[in-house]
Amino acid sequence: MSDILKVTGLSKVYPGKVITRALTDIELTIQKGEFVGVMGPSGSGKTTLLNMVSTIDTPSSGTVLINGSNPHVLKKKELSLFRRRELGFVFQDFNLLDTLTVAENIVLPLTLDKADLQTMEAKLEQIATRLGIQEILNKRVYEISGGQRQRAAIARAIIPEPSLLLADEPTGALDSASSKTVMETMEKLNADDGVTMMLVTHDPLAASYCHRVVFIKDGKLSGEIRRGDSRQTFFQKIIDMLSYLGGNAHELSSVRV
Ligand SMILES: Nc1ncnc2c1ncn2[C@@H]1O[C@H](COP(=O)(O)OP(=O)(O)OP(=O)(O)O)[C@@H](O)[C@H]1O
Repeated sequence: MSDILKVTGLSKVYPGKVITRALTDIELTIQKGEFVGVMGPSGSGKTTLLNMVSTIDTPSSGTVLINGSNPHVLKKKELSLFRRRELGFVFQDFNLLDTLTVAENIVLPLTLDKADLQTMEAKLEQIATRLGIQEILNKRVYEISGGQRQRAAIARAIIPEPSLLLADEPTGALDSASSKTVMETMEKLNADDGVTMMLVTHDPLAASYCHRVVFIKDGKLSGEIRRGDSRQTFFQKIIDMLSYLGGNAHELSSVRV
């Protein structure tokens, strides 16, 4: 199997009056077709890791390889092209454009690549069917629910067929029913279409849809657990691991089965 993400000896130090060592010597490999969760207490370094992988920020030392290439050595223009080709992003607050329709939002990345209309329409239809959002394609973003917005955002993220889909708290703004639909959608995309995914979350329910979850504490990897046959058992193991690692009680307050 090929490595889609290979993080080696990754460290990040934020300079300043007080120097913060946010990540120390992280090793993480995600293979093609894997669905990997990243969890850890508040301030443990999850966002920092995501920012290094998504190329928003640069490592202090160590390397990040995405599909065999190191994006951190690219110039600005090459980097934005690399990001568009290799990475898909899903955020907590959807980042859709309110004044556009769902369909217009989804095809936006293809218009940037100047795809022809026929290709765009074919891809749009295919993806909307996969995500169960055909009925709402002509609605404006403000007319649809949070769960539908997140599925539209996922559609927009995967329409250019990126090597790696990065999801940052995708269920953070959703109620439990919508969270479940969104996670089932991600699980299906991974299982049926082989979309490789990295999910950063506080939500044990969301994480229980992953193949494995890695845990960060104080900027260091501090364990990994794998899902077996039962998502329910995995969910419980995730909760046990989080309480073992510590953190604030409020972080577990959203626990739901
Ligand atoms: N731009 C920055 N400058 C200085 N320190 C930072 C910066 N960003 C993050 N940090 C520090 O680095 C550490 C890791 O922060 P990070 O945001 O990666 O944690 P996190 O696990 O994502 O937390 P949360 O779950 O609360 O989002 C923290 O101590 C934080 O205060």
